[in-house]
Parts: sequence; structure tokens; C-alpha cells
Amino acid sequence: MKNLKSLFRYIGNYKGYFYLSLVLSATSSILLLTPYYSMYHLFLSISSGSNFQSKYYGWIAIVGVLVGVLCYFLSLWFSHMVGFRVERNMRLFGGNQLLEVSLSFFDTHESGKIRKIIDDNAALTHSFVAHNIPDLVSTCIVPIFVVGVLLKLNWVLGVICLCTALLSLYLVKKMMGDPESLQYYMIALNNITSEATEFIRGMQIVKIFNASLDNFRTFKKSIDDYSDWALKYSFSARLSYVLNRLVLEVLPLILIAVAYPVMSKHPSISLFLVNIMFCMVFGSQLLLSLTKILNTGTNYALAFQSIHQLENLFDGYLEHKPTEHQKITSCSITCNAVTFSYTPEKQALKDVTFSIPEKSTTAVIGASGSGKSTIAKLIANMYHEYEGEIKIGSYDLNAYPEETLMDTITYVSQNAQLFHKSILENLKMARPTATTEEIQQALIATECSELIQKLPDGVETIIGTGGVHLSGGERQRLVLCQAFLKNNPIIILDEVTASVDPENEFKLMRAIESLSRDKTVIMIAHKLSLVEKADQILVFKTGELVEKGTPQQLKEKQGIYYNMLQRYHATKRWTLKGEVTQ
Ligand SMILES: Nc1ncnc2c1ncn2[C@@H]1O[C@H](COP(=O)(O)OP(=O)(O)OP(=O)(O)O)[C@@H](O)[C@H]1O
Repeated sequence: MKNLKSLFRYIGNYKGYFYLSLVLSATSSILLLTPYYSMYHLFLSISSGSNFQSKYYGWIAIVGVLVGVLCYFLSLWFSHMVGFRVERNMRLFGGNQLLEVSLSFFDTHESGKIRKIIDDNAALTHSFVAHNIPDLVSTCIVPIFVVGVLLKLNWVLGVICLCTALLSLYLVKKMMGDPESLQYYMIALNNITSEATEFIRGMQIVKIFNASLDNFRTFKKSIDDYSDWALKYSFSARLSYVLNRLVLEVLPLILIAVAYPVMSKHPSISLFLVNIMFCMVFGSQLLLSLTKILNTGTNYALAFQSIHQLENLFDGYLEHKPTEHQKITSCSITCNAVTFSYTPEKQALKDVTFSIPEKSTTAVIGASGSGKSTIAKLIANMYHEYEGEIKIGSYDLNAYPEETLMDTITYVSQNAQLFHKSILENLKMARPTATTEEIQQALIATECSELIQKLPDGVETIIGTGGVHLSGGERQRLVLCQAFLKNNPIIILDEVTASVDPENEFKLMRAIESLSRDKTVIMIAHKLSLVEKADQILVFKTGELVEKGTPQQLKEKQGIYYNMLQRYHATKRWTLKGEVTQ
């Protein structure tokens, strides 16, 4: 019942079609049994020596079969309509949830795995609804009908068939295994898919460095896990499957064995022979239906498991609803005693407190893994489960609606992502209403106009496969151009110059300068040349804020920043010595 309820959520307005499909399937399965009715009368007339009205019963059989087949096709037609609707609604649900989840969801879930869970599970449920539901109805109706008729003909044989059907259904249920094993089986299936994608991506590195395939231990583990769960699931079904087949195979033998002692006491042997023959032939329909249930049972379990898996995918990641609906009046940022952990074992930030005045630039520096990106992501509202308080203006982040924050903070990461579309379409994503003039201005401000001129179709050039391939620096500048168009008052730049050459770095710096004008800027940087002009520097070490102040104050303090600066200037004086041999 719970399963059907969850399926109904995705059927939406097509419930009428769903019921119609069930009714037509049930009608069809009963109509397709009409030849047996005619056959029974044929047996009767043979045993009694009376004249068989072949025309009458022949027509009943033909019309019954024809109308039955028609009903079956109509039932399939409606079930396919419902199936497509379910698939569409499941994909829509997945897509909408992706819009609702916090950004941390994308940090913790691989895109291949998300795609697989949404796409494949929707397709699997479609297939079950479209193909298996009409069959499931007929496989349930036929046994009830057959057992009813047999009980009426001879109660002993009827009871045997009824017991067989009940026993078979019980074994089918057992065969489907426990839902938990099935859930792990499906998780293992998803893992193997995403690990296989990683394996293909990593193959380039393996070839370049002639690296050992040992690096793909997680892929191997996912294969082992899948094989373990597939085996466990299959073995858990083994006994019930074998027993069920046995029950179904021996049913005719039991009928014959029971029929003999009953037959010897029967007053009309010929009538009883007819009944027995009919029971054997008609009973075969019972066997057929129970065998079908055996096959659709696994699909049933898989389809509902697919729905649960899709719904559970987003658990714990849905956006926190704002406690109030405040408007942002000032773009200063305050962090008060912020502590955060990605995993229970390790704190990524410990008791971090600082404030950033409106329209100032703050540089965040520190060793790799010190927590720089983490604090930036918390301010960008990507994670919510932190201790302490993060305020924009006078209110906590929680006091603002999601849209307000999205229209206030722009987070540019080190991995610039652009879509496989034209440059213009990519830029318009940041501001769909941007005029050609505004786009030109943004391109000039972010040092992209020279790049656009070089491209065959200018701003209409498609990026990526089949179009142009841009360098890391060129991509970063286009992303800054998007940020420029978006024109949010708070900009967070997370190591945007991390992997660019000096020429691109110079252009990027000029782009950042244009972008930062009159804005509150947080700039995470490894390169100290970028931070010297900042109004404030925050130095992080193993998750703690260990120094804060203006560049001048930190120099005078002669602490970590000062030492980093010394080392930085020393490396600039390094030269390569040696002789050049001919
Ligand atoms: N998604 C995550 N799940 C678990 N741990 C994470 C995650 N992201 C970061 N960490 C851990 O949190 C700590 C801080 O990481 P963070 O990315 O903030 O460092 P960082 O100073 O920005 O480093 P880098 O300069 O190399 O980017 C590190 O120990 C890192 O391993």
C-alpha cells in the first residue's frame, strides 16, 4: 500500500488512465479464458454423447479471444501513457529537487551518480508501470477465477489449486528478498557506474605516468561490492525460487494422484473424467499466471526500490527555509565563533571569528587544507550545519530567503564551469536581460574582448566538443565576465588564478580589479602578489584563523604572513646556474 502511494505521487493526473488500464487488463484476462468454457462443453457433450453446438461455442471462443486481445492492447496503451507520465514526473521531481538542494549536495555527490539515479530509476519505473502492471493484474485475476471455477467443479481439486496458489505467492514474496538487501544491491549498482566513469576519466593519467592500476582500488571495491550484493541477493532468493518451481511442476502430479481415489468413489465416472480433464487443462492457466508472477515479482521490488532511492537521494540536503524574510541593507560580513566539520572525525574550521567591512577587499591565505575554501563556502551559504554565526549586514544568513542571497553573493571557484553552448548563451545565464552593449562592456572590463575577436563566430562561438576549446585562464575570465554581468555586491573568488600562466594572470588581475570595484570582496589566493593590495588579510592554519590585519600590520607583526612574504620574495630571486654544453 505504501509502495502504491509513492507510485501514485508520480502518476499525477493520469490516475484515470491507470484504473482504466487495470480494468481492461482484468477484463481481458477473463475474456481470454472463454475458449476453456467452450472446451468444457465440448468435453461434456463427448462424455454424454449429446450433440455439441460447435457453432455457438466456437463463436463464444472467437469473440471472447478477439475482444480479450483488444482489451489487452487498450490496457497496454493506457499503461504506457501512465508509464511515460511517471517517468516524466520522476525526472521532473529529480530536476526540481536539484534546484532545491543546498550547494553542498554537489560537493558530496558525483554528477554521474546523480544522473544515473534520476535517469535510470525513472526509466526502470516507467518500464514496470508500462509493461508489468497490466500483466500483474491479469496474473492476479486469473488464479482467483481459475480457483473459483475449479472449486465449483470439484472442491477437493479446487482446494489443492488454492493451496498451491497461496503457497506459490508466499514463496514469490520470500523470493523478492528483504528490501534492505535490495537497497544495498541498488546502491552497489550505482557505485559501480560512477566508479567506472572515474576509471575512464583517470585512464589518461594512468597512461601519461604509466601509473599502477592500484590507484583504482575504489573501482575494484565497487565491483567486489556489487558482486557480493548480487550474489547475496540471488542466494537469498535461491531456496524460495527452487521450492516455487517445484510446487508449480508437481501440481499436475498432485492433481492426478488426488483425482484417482476421489474418482473411484464418484457416482458418474464419465462426468468426473470430464472434470478432471478440464481441471488439468484449465489448471495450466493457474500455473502460467503463477510463473508470470514469479518473473514480475523482482521487477516490482526493483521499481519501488527505484522510487525510494530517488526520494532518499536528496535527504538532508534540502534548503533550510529562512527563519525570517529580511532584506539585505549592508554587505558587511561577520563570522562569530564559526566551527564546522565535513565529517565527524575532523574539524575543518575551529572557532573562527572575523568581520569584513562593506566594499572592502579581504584576502584569505594559508597552507593547502587550512580551511580557506571552507569558510568561503559557508559564507556563500553552501553548507548550513555549522556552529556559530555568519551575518550579512545585521542579520544571520538564515534570516534571508535563498533568492536574496543568490542575488547578493557570487562565488567563483577555481574550477570554472561553462556549458556546451555559445559564449553569449553562457554569459546570458548570469543576466538573461543583458543588452548587447552591457555584454560588450562586461567583455572589455574582464579582458575578454581580445579573446572573442580571435574566435570564428565571436560571441556565438560554441564552447567545448565540436566548438572551440578554451584555456583555463580564458575560461576563468569568461566566468568573471558572468560575475560582472550578475553584478552582485559580494564577490568570493576562490583561487581563480590558481592554474593560469603569467600572461593570463595579468589579464585576470585586471578583470578582478574591474569586477571588485565598490564591492565586498573575499579573495582566496596562494599567490602573495595578489594579496598585497587587500584591505585586510586573514591567515588560516589547520582550520584556525591565526592572523588578521592589514598587510602593513601583519608585516610589522612578523608572524606567519611575514615569513610567507619573505619566502615569496626569496623565491623571486632564484636563478638557475650551470654550464650550457654544446
Ligand atoms: N567535501 C569535503 N568532504 C570532507 N572533507 C573536506 C571536504 N572539503 C574539504 N575537506 C577537508 O577540509 C579541510 C579544509 O579544506 P579546504 O578546502 O577548506 O582547504 P583549503 O585551505 O581551501 O585548501 P586548498 O588551498 O588546497 O584549496 C581539509 O582537511 C580538507 O581535506
